[in-house]
Amino acid sequence: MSAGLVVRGLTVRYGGITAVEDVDLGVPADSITGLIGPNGAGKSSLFNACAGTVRASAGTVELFGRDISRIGPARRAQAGLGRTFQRVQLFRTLTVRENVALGHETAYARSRPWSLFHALPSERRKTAAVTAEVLEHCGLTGIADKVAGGLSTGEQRMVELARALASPARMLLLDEPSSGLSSDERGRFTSILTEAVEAMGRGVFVVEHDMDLVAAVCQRVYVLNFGHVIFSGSMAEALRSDVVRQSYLGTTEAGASDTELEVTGA
Ligand SMILES: Nc1ncnc2c1ncn2[C@@H]1O[C@H](COP(=O)(O)OP(=O)(O)OP(=O)(O)O)[C@@H](O)[C@H]1O
Repeated sequence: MSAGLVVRGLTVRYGGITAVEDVDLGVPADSITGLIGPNGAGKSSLFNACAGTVRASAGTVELFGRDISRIGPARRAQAGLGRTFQRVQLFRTLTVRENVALGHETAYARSRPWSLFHALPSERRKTAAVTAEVLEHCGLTGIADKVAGGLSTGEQRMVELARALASPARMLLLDEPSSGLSSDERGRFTSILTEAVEAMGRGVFVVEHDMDLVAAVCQRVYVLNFGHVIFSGSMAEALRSDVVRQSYLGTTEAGASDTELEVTGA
């Protein structure tokens, strides 16, 4: 396992509220890692502190061995950190292909911002090739020329994933990527996420409330509660952990149904 994202002693405070306290964790560069926990546990605050959109009160964030703690969100993105948001944020009047291509064009825009308007022929060819590859991996080739604003939520979520995969970011933070999807769409999203990440070689850190999805895609999970990491290990171990069950359910009894932590077929 090579280290992708490494967080040490991370603390996030909003005035008198401590949202994240002294968190240590590591996300491998080539697999999918989950971040789960009850509402208000500090997951978004941790993500935002990694991305640089929230200032950490203490601690460090390293990306592929480089300390990125003191640089802003744009430079963290340039260093290879991508992210998606809880709410889908696509360019609604652009087509699926154009949205995904924009993800790749950021690679050139870093050093030549005007390349978005006057790309070199070699850049245009590369963008078209990467876009076509990602559209194929994400099962979007058939709707590539549709306008994003007219798509279903499930299709829009997939386009957002495709745009992130087309970007040069080697580490992706996905914030509740399956939110708003039907159960059929979640199943499809799960297999596409796993296959695309495997084929394209990215590190992924995902916040997700759907435990079936987490169990299916994540090699490892971190469980956050009241700003602290209370567990790290496989999802199967998390399901058996008394401390995890207690934080979600207020009970150590295994086998309770209708809970957020229940995994179908587990
Ligand atoms: N901008 C803010 N100002 C003040 N308090 C905040 C702010 N953002 C989050 N908090 C508080 O920090 C704590 C952690 O919130 P955070 O949103 O990080 O948790 P979360 O695990 O992402 O929750 P959810 O699953 O509901 O999205 C909560 O007590 C929340 O009320």
